Amino acid sequence: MVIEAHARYRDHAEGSVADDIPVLGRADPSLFGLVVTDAAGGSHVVGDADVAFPIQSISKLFVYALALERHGHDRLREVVGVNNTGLPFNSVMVFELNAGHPMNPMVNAGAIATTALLGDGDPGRSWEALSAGLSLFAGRELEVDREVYASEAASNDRNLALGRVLRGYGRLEGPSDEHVDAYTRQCALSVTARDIALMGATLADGGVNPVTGLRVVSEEVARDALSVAAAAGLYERSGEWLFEIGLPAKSGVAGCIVAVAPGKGAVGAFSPPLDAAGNSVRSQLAIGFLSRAMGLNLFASAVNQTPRTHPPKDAA
Ligand SMILES: NC(=O)CC[C@H](N)C(=O)O
Repeated sequence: MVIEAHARYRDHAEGSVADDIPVLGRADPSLFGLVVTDAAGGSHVVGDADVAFPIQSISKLFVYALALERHGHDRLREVVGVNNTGLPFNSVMVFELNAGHPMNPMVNAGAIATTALLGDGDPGRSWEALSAGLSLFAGRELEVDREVYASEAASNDRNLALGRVLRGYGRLEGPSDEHVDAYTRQCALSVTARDIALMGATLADGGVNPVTGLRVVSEEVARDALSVAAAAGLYERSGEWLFEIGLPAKSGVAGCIVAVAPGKGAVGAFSPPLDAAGNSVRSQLAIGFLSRAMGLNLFASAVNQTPRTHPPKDAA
């Protein structure tokens, strides 16, 4: 089934590679890796599953889980929120439309606040906690892609502005530029589709990495992090995603999407060409196919895991 999902969309040519971070613009648009890892740690792997790319926004989901674990949901809800913004991931408007609230941890504004909270306002501590924590999710020590970090750090005005606005609204303690720097490093952690599938499978497994056997976050935290991913993981397209695919997921601008089927497992899909919202086109199609073929839609009963009578043009 995973082989079929890959074969179906391998030649799909829609979308374009990210260009807002200069080094990402050089990615090979033909790359396509697909990994399904179950909640017991077994994997099915097809295509470019071991090609390294920066984790980018997918980190937001896992850093949020770590922050929930540390501070509890009340604090995170108050500072960061759980509602969709309906706006692009890097929107600055989010604050003005919501009385200074970043709304959720899956967009840049809320993610920067979440990273800062994780280290109690000390960016060095945030970095230590998040690099160690994300490595536990992945079951191996993750490292920063220095070229990606340098490229993003040199073109980071928007995120630096978001950090300043957060601080202006009292939602960030400590030095905002350094918090943004920790967030930028977080986005430059280098991963593969295989890593991402295992990170997702750890949330599917209630917070225990099914390969290492180590608990990374509590079961309650895994559940809460997935709820917010369902609401906002694909930015302003989250509603359409949930409607078609029915799984919590998080995308990153390097072209990866992780989708999690609680209790069952996760898909890590990677292919650089993106739609207008910054979500990998092939990854969305392949996960949609797998969700239908494997009966993963959370809202469907066993008998109605079938496509709509009028499926979207790419649905199986
Ligand atoms: N959507 C993304 O993956 C964006 C992440 C990117 N590092 C940014 O902050 O803009």
